[in-house]
Amino acid sequence: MSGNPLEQGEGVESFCGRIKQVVFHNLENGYAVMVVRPDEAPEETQTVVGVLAAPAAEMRLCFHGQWESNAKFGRQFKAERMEPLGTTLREAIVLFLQSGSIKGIGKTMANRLVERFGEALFEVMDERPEALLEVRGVGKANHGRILKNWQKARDDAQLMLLLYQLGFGAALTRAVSKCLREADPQADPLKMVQENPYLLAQVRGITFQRADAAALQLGMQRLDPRRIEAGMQEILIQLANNEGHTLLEEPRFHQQLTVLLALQGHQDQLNLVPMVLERLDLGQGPLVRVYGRDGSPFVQLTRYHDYEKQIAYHISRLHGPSPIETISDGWIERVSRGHFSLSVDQRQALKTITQDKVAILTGGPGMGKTTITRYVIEHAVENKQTVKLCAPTGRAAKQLAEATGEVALTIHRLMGKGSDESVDGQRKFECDLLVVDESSMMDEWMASSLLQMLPDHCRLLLVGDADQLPSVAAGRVLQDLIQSGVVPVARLTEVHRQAEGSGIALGAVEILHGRRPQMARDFKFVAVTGGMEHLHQCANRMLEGIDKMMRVGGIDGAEIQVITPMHGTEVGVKALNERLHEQLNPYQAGQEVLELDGFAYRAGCRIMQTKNDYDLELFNGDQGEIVEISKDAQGELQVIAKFDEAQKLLDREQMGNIVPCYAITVHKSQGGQFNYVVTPVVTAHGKMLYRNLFYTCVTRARKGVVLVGSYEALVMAISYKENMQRNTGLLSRIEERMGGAV
Ligand SMILES: Nc1ncnc2c1ncn2[C@@H]1O[C@H](COP(=O)(O)OP(=O)(O)OP(=O)(O)O)[C@@H](O)[C@H]1O
Repeated sequence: MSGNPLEQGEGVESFCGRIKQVVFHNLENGYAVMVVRPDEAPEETQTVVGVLAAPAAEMRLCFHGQWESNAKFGRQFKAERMEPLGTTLREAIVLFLQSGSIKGIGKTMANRLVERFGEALFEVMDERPEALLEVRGVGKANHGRILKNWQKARDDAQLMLLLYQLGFGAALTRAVSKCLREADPQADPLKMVQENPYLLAQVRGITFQRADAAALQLGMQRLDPRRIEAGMQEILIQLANNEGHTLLEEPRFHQQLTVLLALQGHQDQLNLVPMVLERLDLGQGPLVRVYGRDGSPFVQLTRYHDYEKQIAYHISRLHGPSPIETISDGWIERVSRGHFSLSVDQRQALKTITQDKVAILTGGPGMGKTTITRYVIEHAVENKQTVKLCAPTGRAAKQLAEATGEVALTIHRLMGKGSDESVDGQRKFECDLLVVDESSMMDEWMASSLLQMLPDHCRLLLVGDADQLPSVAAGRVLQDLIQSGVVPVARLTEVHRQAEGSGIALGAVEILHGRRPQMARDFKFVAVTGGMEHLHQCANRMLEGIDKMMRVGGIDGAEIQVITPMHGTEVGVKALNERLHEQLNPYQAGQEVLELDGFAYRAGCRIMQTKNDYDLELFNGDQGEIVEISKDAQGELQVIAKFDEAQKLLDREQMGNIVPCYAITVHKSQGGQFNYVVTPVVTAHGKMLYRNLFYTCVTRARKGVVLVGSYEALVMAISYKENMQRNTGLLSRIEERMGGAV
């Protein structure tokens, strides 16, 4: 291609095309590398680079700049400016009809109708419908049907035309319509988009950048306060999703907004941000301005502010002297008779956590959290109290039930909810003590929803390991509550699993202190050397090791969990799942195979649910195994899978929430326990080698840990103490409510 210039002059060339892929986008400075299909030659692709505003796949743009030859990357277009382009109304009508929106009108008919009536087509269908009969292919038989189907489709037509004009494809156009109608069945979705194009970003598959481009196409000014506010929201959403912070210092907005909204050079933007922030003081809308303990201003999404206020309020409402007698030495002596005697810190813990209605029990693996929880339950039951047990994930709840012999539910299930929407504040649990295990995984939404369901008289015991990774979603509730000092915290420090010869628990303590763990019968390190070949060798040694554990050690493959910090690399989740699938569950002739996201599922495959599905009663993190893949009456593949003892029938769509789980990430392993954990420790995992992540990984194992990799990487994983601090407003909210110890 010669550059497909639409216009040329003064050294500036221009061409238009659709972004196929955004290869790289630096959020700090806006530099982007994109693969673009030029309009003139859509079968070709060209690389476009430059500091550009908000690029996103599927966007159609006009690029202005120069072609250049890069020594390393070859010929590419260096764009100095780009403008989003839409589709004409006429083209949009064709796209609308061609997508099958009006049943009875196919592709050929669509072209004929638009050729004949152009942009006036819909007006003709409404006002002179008989005119359609002039078009070849429309006869008496199908005329009535077309008009009837038009009546059904017309509600959405204007919205869809607008979206097509903005350059969206058929699938996204339908998704927008569905999403907006669900959000507000009474409202007109066309008006919603026109008034606030940033609503588009709520639709899965549409990024903020794409919605922003649509807003600009619809005529929104770059410095429109609505755009500034939407940009601020986006920054906070990304901050919460990617880093777990629930607020951001005001001065940092200026720099981040300038990049996100491509406001470089717009001097006025410096005045606009304070102007938008001033409005926030009214406390209305999706953003609020809050102040830190030293008076410094922060901006926060209103929903996190609400969660934090709620948590602070409920902690202050619930906490106070326990209504039942504090556990005494005498009681401990009596109940522990015949069992091992509790250590000094365990006895103290029992007293501490029964003195207040709200208390925290924390400690590392094998230090006795479950043991102490069992004592607390027994004490409550003796005092005729009703006890409920729960945990943030299905796996953690199951383990709690097994360890205590009591019923334990996920927090979602306990709240009796089918969705992540806010809870009806009127409903309360009927119980006198609620125990939440693995509470380090509890995020702010979960905590605020749960706490508001506790009746005033109810006691709350949060059990968890504060050194584990914090919750996946934003916040650090357990750590904040511990730091606040407003509720008693019992901290266990002594490993007791040692009595049973556990090198895992001891190793975990060493890791937390930044020391290299002692290798033991159940804590092994397999050193792999080998330069460039290192990752490949490492993967091989992991697979050989697993094979040996099964053949020689007689361990069932299902007891072994590979945990790795990353998705990519030869020792990442993706590659290891493929190799383990081949090794542990090889293809057998004649087996049905379901290909999804490049993975060939077949009977015997280990799988994991990645979302809560209340209809199927499957929860994020539940692991199972495919029993059979077969065809249903329509010839569609369906999967029968076993999760614990329950069999579930999953269709292709439901399989979209399933991933193979021979290997999982450390984040996905949180709250789970596995008999054996095999994990790679390689320098290639770079910034994922940090202490709390490594600690979380190792402490998932009950019976054995096998680390495979290099000493250098092991030292990195232990030495590097990643800053786990997340910025939240919870401490300030607690201080406002309860003052004192914060
Ligand atoms: N004081 C003690 N003396 C002897 N053994 C103990 C003592 N306390 C706990 N144990 C034993 O140590 C093991 C670990 O205890 P427990 O399961 O309560 O710890 P945990 O903190 O819940 O561990 P994890 O977080 O790994 O589940 C158990 O087998 C338990 O019976």
